[in-house]
Amino acid sequence: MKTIDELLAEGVAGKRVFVRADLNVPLDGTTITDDGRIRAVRPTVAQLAAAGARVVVASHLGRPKGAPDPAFSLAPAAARLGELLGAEVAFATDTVGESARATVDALADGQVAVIENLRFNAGETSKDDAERGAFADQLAQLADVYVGDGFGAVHRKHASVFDLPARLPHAAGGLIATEVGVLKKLTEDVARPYAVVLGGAKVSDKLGVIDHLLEKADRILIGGGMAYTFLKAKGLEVGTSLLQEDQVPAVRGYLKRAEELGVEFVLPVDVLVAGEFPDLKTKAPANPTTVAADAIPADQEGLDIGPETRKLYAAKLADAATVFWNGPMGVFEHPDYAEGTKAVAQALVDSPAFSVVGGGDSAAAVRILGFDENAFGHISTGGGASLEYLEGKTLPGLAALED
Ligand SMILES: Nc1ncnc2c1ncn2[C@@H]1O[C@H](COP(=O)(O)OP(=O)(O)OP(=O)(O)O)[C@@H](O)[C@H]1O
Ligand SMILES: O=C(O)[C@H](O)COP(=O)(O)O
Repeated sequence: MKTIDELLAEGVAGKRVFVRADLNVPLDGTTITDDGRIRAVRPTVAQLAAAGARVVVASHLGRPKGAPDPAFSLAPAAARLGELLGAEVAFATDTVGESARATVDALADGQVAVIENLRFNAGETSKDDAERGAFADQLAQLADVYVGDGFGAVHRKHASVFDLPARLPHAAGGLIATEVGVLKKLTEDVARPYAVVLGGAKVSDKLGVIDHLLEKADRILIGGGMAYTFLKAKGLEVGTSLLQEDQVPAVRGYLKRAEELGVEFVLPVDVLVAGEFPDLKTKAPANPTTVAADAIPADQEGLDIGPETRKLYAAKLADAATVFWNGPMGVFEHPDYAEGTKAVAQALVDSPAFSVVGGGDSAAAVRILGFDENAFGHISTGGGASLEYLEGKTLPGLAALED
């Protein structure tokens, strides 16, 4: 993989450099609630601009359906990048259309533009190679060189991540280099006991990784939306909680193999439930009740781990030597459901373990809940990406940078 330093040494002045970033930040309307991912890619953009490149920054945000949707505009992220760079950042209101072409054409050496959400074009995420390729061809017209630095999206075989680097001279940005450096250590010689904590909402994306982690980890703690598929697999009822019904048999298999391998699976013993999902905008009191994990009422949804589980998880993390954590323990965006996530973060701060927190939302949760980033070994910008890296999978966005 060519490094950014090697690219800079070759010279980028006057060249249009396409930086595939991951600016998929949490938003409350148009307000960014955590800018960690923008701060993480800022040095790459700044380095390229300082070297006289005409920098074209691109990213996805959320999961729009292949067409423009103002709720997923990258405009707030572009504005924040400008603030962080202390420079004006132009914004193109489309991705490969007239606005993008005009905005990129108008860039002077050392200037930066952000183009609109890549996922406003169906070609970005298409499973059809030709459709993705056609979109990558259009993106390639905006640039002379490609820098991959969107670590959070390297597990996606998407046009801007996988197909575009094949069409342009390419290099890896500093963020990708740092992320891969830290995660590589977790795949080599890990200090034991090695505990993995999994939660969050992208359950179907992340269940598969457990298969691989069973071979590596000594202890796996499950929380967040992920927990209910496990509780169901244990024969418990989970009410209206997030459930990946089709994965229940696979999860039963994980539990069985864990037993055979002597890997400890730790599941919630109590949860906070409510009749409805909380209002994250008004943050109106949700008045949840605490119930035992085997007594979730049929009309209630589990939205955080309960107080006994918090204590149990803290104890299970206290003597770990390495911890990898992905996915919040509950709907931490609402104060009534933040205690589980806080308890795990606090346990990591208190423990001498080398801790890696992976995931856009997990990293955001740690910062939003007021923890000092430096109290953790590493805060990764990738959730699914870091999990798939640990799984040993070939990640399309890294493979594409290699040749
Ligand atoms: N019990 C639950 N029910 C529903 N949603 C939940 C539950 N627990 C946590 N969540 C939600 O999970 C979301 C984060 O999940 P996600 O899997 O995206 O995390 P991440 O890995 O940190 O991020 P990413 O994969 O996007 O980098 C949060 O918005 C949180 O509200
Ligand atoms: O938040 C993430 O994990 C990355 O930005 C990738 O987003 P995705 O899961 O929607 O592809």
